Amino acid sequence: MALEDSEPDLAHIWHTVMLDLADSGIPAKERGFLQIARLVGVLGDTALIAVPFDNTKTAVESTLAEPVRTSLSRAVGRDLTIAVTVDQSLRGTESSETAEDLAEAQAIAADDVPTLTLVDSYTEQPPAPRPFDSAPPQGAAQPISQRPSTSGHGPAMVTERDDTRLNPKYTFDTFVIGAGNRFACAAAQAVAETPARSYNPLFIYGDSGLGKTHLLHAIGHYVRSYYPQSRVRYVNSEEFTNDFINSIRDDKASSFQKRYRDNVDVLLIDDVQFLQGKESTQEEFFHTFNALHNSEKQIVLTSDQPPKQLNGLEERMRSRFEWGLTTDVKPPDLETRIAILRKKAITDRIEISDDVLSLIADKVPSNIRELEGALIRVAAYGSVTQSQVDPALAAHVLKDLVPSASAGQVTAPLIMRETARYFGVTIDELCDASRSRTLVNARQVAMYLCRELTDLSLPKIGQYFGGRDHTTVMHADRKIRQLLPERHSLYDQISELTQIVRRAATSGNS
Ligand SMILES: Nc1ncnc2c1ncn2[C@@H]1O[C@H](COP(=O)(O)OP(=O)(O)OP(=O)(O)O)[C@@H](O)[C@H]1O
Repeated sequence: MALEDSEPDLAHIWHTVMLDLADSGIPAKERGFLQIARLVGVLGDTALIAVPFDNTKTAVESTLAEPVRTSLSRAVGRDLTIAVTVDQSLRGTESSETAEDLAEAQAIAADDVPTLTLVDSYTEQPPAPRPFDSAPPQGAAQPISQRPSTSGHGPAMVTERDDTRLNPKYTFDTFVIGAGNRFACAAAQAVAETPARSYNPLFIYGDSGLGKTHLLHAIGHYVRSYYPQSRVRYVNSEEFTNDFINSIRDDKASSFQKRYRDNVDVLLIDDVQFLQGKESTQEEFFHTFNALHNSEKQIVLTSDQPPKQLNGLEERMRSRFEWGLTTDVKPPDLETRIAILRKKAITDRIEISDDVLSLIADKVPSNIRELEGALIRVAAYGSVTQSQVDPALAAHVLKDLVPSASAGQVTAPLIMRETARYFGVTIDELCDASRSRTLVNARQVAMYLCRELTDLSLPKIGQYFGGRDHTTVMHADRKIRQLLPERHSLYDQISELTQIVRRAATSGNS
């Protein structure tokens, strides 16, 4: 399925539905429910409708389902199924009187349905038993947004079993929803609530740094919290490839298959674009995919491009990726960027004024990883110089970090070369196993800069540094981020090196 979500069109379609239903004999109160709903998008044969309250959802899914579906199908010009999600941000839009009525109604509404379910008027058959039927969600009576945090401060399951290597910070609670990711987030929540029942596979694509990995981890945390028996595996496709190659080398094909087929209920696989051109890994992945899908295990994939454009993948793979739901994440608008920065500042206890947040959001237009990096740099500057950062100072700090339109491409080899030169070590030493203090520092700084100034994935950066594991790169990145606000000398090194690297890239000296 493809996403078609041009916003004005959606509003227009919904308006047409309202007009259509005005004479349909639906009682005014129930039509009122629809007035406060919004059409979020139409994906293939599914229309996603957002409503502010659970009782509205129940109404749209029951008595209103058929008239809405029929009218929407007419407006869009093809037969649709509808899916309904609760979006609390819509609550502010109705009159307080209506909101009160609805809130009261909500309080008494029997509410044990998942937040987002498919309403398919053609499906009369009861669903077949699935791996998740034996472990009903413990908190399924509440919508995701009202359930206990799954951030690691919430249910113990999240931190107890860390074999999935999920980042505790990447949860639905910490994910800021905006126009560019609303649909993807709703789909991710639907999958998390009812794995293997809503969309299988779910395929999320978009440019680097727009939250795809965050959503994958959020699904993982959520499933682990609410289906404690389930086995969740998160893997980057480069790790999958390495694992596969190692399993052949070590003659351990059966343990590989156990890990990815038999012992998995939810497979979260990041950056599938890296499977392109790798024929035998693709073959193995194809069988993994089929085995999981056939046994009704949930698969979620991310990529930098939609399935159709993954030319280095076999056609049978690409078409399977489209079996479920395909949705994209788009760059956030200015308001969403500010909201993301504000949330991050609160989470990390960074004191920073709103006008500085606005300036950062203005200077970093798309990549959210860069946006966070910019916030960290500015906050670190304020901390090491013990000064109150104002917008002018923030603009100065960001001068070299944020590339100008004419800036050249920064690559990992360029960063490694300049970092090695700066610290008086060799590139070979950056890649080998030696652990002298200077080398460890230089290596971690170089890895941090690769993460900050390029779009390279963690495994790819690890490969540049002598085939190190992606967790080593993650550790280096976190460590430098953590030390930046504390160590003046480190802050200066990073700032100087950023300038050097940017200049070398711009002068074509890479
Ligand atoms: N909507 C959001 N709300 C809060 N934080 C976000 C949001 N989107 C992205 N981020 C943060 O931005 C950073 C980059 O996101 P993430 O790694 O998920 O991007 P990605 O799309 O997977 O990128 P890549 O394709 O390079 O792997 C992460 O720290 C993530 O937490």
